[in-house]
Amino acid sequence: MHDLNSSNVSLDYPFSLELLPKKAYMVGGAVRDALLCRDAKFRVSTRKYLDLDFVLPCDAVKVARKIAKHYKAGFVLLDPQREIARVVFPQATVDFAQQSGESIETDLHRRDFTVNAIAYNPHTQEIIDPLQGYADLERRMMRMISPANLKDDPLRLMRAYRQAAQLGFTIETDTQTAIRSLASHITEVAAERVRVEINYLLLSSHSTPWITRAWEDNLLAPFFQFATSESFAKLTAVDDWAVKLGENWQQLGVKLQEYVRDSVKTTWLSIAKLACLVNPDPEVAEIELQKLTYSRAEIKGVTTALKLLPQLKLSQMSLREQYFFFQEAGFVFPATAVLAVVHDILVEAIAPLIDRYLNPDDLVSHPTPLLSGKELIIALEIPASPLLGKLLMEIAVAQVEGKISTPGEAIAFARQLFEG
Ligand SMILES: Nc1ccn([C@@H]2O[C@H](COP(=O)(O)OP(=O)(O)OP(=O)(O)O)[C@@H](O)[C@H]2O)c(=O)n1
Repeated sequence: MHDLNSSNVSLDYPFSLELLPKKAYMVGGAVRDALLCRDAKFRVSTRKYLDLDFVLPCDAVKVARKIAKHYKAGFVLLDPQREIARVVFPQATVDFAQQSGESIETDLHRRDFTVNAIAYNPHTQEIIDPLQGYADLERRMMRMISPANLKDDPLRLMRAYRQAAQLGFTIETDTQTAIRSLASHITEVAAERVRVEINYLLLSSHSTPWITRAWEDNLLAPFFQFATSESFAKLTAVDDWAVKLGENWQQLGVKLQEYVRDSVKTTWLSIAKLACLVNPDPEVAEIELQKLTYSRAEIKGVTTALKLLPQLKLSQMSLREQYFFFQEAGFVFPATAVLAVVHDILVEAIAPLIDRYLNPDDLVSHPTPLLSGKELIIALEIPASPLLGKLLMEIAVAQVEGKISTPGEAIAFARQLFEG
């Protein structure tokens, strides 16, 4: 592990330190990670996104505004009362906060864990570590500052698991005991903040043991009331099957790692995992996920996977059934496929569907319409109505069944249906 003063760690900032008051301290994850030298996170030249936090004895908002103006960067006043502002650079987000209490030491004492309570002055290279966070970094251990601090913001209870997972740390024994005894306070936290932590814990396979522990310690029961230890065992199965399926179908593996549209830290693999934790009834699951403030796209992902699962359990699907299955599945197919094998559906049974999904020329999974609605209106001289949608759908089904293959045949087929 490196000392911040060591020449091995290069500290680059997205702004000139001349604009930063002499008494400003960098705090939080950035200091922790630099000390751990987890990655060359401070090098702005690497394409990593920087997330820095500074504490100032006064004028935090004023300084942030000045820096934002100087670099024509984005400025967001996060909390006017507590004087916290954010400057958004293309490659970095920098928060400036008013020191809490009369000294930087007091500020550090109000934080969550010792490893997050180390301050660094970039002008003097001074490190302030009143809670021996550096020693805990060396022990690779999350240690609370006090039970009262955990209670002050119960999200910290979950942050312990998330950060232990991300850093490869353990949770110190007394901290673990305190978390368990304070677990019921987690419901006091805004659901949105809890969701962010859950998403982090669902993101990678090495977080799975930690989300399981968080559940065993009663932090997740209020949000996933249907979940049991088997539900959490399924998370490991999702991770394992995602790897195995990815070995056979590389593109499927890639798609599982893609983020759901507009979401923060939810991949399609996370959707499959969420589907293991929520109530299997899609309508109840929808309510659970709404309470956790998941987005519409994320909720649709989970509920669609749950709805489609029973269909995959049926032995053979006709081409017509497969067509409707893919129409409904869309982007959710990869998550549904993993969920299916986790629910003991044989890989061989869904292999033909995976092949279809990954073949862009497959008409059943990726139909190319023979006719547009407008063309059908003109050809049949009918008005736009729900009937039109029905006819187009029947044309598409007839096409996948191989009954028709040209626009002319499609018109004749539709006319027959319309007149008959
Ligand atoms: N509920 C919280 C959230 C944050 N903090 C303090 O604020 C710092 C910055 O918080 P944040 O940016 O959310 O997290 P990081 O610890 O920086 O780590 P990461 O980027 O890995 O989330 C933390 O290190 C910690 O000192 C805290 O005490 N309690």
